[in-house]
Amino acid sequence: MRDVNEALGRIAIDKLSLRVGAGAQAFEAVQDVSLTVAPGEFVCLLGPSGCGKSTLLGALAGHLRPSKGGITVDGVAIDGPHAERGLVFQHHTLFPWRRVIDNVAFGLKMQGVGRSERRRRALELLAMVGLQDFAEHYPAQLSGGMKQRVEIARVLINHPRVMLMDEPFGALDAQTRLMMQQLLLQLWAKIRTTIVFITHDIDEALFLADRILVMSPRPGRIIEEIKVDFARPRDETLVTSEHFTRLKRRCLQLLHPATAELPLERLSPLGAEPARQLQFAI
Ligand SMILES: Nc1ncnc2c1ncn2[C@@H]1O[C@H](COP(=O)(O)OP(=O)(O)OP(=O)(O)O)[C@@H](O)[C@H]1O
Repeated sequence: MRDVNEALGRIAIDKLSLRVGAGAQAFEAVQDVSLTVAPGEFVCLLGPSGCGKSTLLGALAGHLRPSKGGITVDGVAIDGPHAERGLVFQHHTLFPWRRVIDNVAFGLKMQGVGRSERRRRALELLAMVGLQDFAEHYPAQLSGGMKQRVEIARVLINHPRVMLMDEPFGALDAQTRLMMQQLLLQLWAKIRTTIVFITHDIDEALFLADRILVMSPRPGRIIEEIKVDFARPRDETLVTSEHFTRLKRRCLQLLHPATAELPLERLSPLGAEPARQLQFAI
């Protein structure tokens, strides 16, 4: 496990623009974005559908080259995908024909690590995500939340400097989602890798992040940075605090001005129905 004092995983994005599409259909999906993320920081990207969040994450992953500007991690320009920047998506990408333990150990296999060592390390990671008893199962035998736990273990086994998460809990039911958020915070408290996490869900962003970067509609730019200074460790009672409601109202003002004037009780705790409806409205 990485020494917490090592301070790796600093992201610097400088005047970044990203074009997508081909030929006459090409357009700027992300425009003139500059930001830095400190080593070990947890940042959420929040923005309306189609504003370029996944495109920006794709550039951080190294799947997409900048049309202007650049991105560095620890001072080195990104020039393609690398295991040091691990990706977790909404839908799992596990190999259905491999057992859970072999899915988690796959990255190590590619690096030439021997079988017993990679099984030992995979089991260690599976224990961290609470799945040590499912090592010999196949992905199809797991629930959605369990598959996402395997995904996270599969990324963490590479000791990434940065973990890039694109709505990883978006397909889960509310209860499982809350459990996964809590698990992610526990893991992050141990490993302190830098996390860039995309979500549509304001409550989720406020619960998880040190800082929320709010994006404008297409072309995506950063329109505001919101510092989320709740003490850690956090638990679900946080969402009932006045400070939480204040920050939530600010996010709503930025993302969905029409809802920002609603009475405070409509901006209610995580999981409450009106709040959920507001989240879907973004
Ligand atoms: N390869 C591509 N070719 C053409 N258009 C693309 C491509 N990738 C993304 N786009 C377009 O770029 C814009 C930004 O897409 P992106 O997926 O980054 O948005 P997003 O903010 O992640 O959206 P959502 O929250 O709905 O997932 C959208 O209009 C999308 O249709």
